[in-house]
Amino acid sequence: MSRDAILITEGLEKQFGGVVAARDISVAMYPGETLAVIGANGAGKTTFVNMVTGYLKPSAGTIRFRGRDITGMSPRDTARSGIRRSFQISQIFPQLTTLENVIIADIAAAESGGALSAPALTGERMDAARAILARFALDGFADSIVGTLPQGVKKQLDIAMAAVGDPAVILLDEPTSGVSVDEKIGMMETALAPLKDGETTLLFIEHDMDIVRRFAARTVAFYEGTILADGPTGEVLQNDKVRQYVIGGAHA
Ligand SMILES: Nc1ncnc2c1ncn2[C@@H]1O[C@H](COP(=O)(O)OP(=O)(O)OP(=O)(O)O)[C@@H](O)[C@H]1O
Repeated sequence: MSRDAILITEGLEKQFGGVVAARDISVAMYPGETLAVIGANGAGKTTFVNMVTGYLKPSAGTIRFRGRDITGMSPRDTARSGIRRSFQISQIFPQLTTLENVIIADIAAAESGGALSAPALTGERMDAARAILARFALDGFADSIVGTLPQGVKKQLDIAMAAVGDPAVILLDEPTSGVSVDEKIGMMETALAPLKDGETTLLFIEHDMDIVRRFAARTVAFYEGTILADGPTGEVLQNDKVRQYVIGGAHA
């Protein structure tokens, strides 16, 4: 790709005691592209996302975002600089409404951020939160208590919350986990559509190869903490080693 990469990892490594969870992870991500990360359980996918988003400090290697070295930056500063994420287990507040959850995400993402005080709940912020819900086709659920919603809608909300503030890079950790096979494609279509029309770089970890084929132009395959293949999705999924070590072990 001729354009400059927006996020580059070089030689990332993470050790937990004697366990090497990630080794020599070098990936360049480009503005506007959608990548899937695949790999069997324990392959190092979440460890990679945790390092990129500041939740884990790499044992070695560097992370550069927009040309700047952000290795070891805190999760909070990483998020504010424009790299946001979702988690395998939703970080939403089930007892609050959809609108309230988006407002909290907006406050957390704000530059000056943090203060959950009355002045934070401005009309402007309410309008922005409503606009996000509309953009992600969640406006019909604005006043619903999140805990009562179907899993597919909760995961859609997760993605909408990661997109608050228009970050440059969004990393989604298993956005379809727990969503029924029938709902998955529709959920992903609805949730990703608003992100496809801009410069947002989207990376998602996924075990379902149908979802990978359908939504990711490029795929990075992890195996035992290393990158086994990185390229156009069709090619990676046909790669002999990927078929043997990754897809064979995936619960697709
Ligand atoms: N905090 C930790 N302490 C010790 N070992 C860890 C820790 N986090 C991850 N690991 C180990 O690192 C390896 C990679 O784990 P990771 O969670 O990144 O895998 P994954 O590919 O995301 O798996 P899954 O598909 O099950 O989510 C595993 O062997 C795991 O047990």
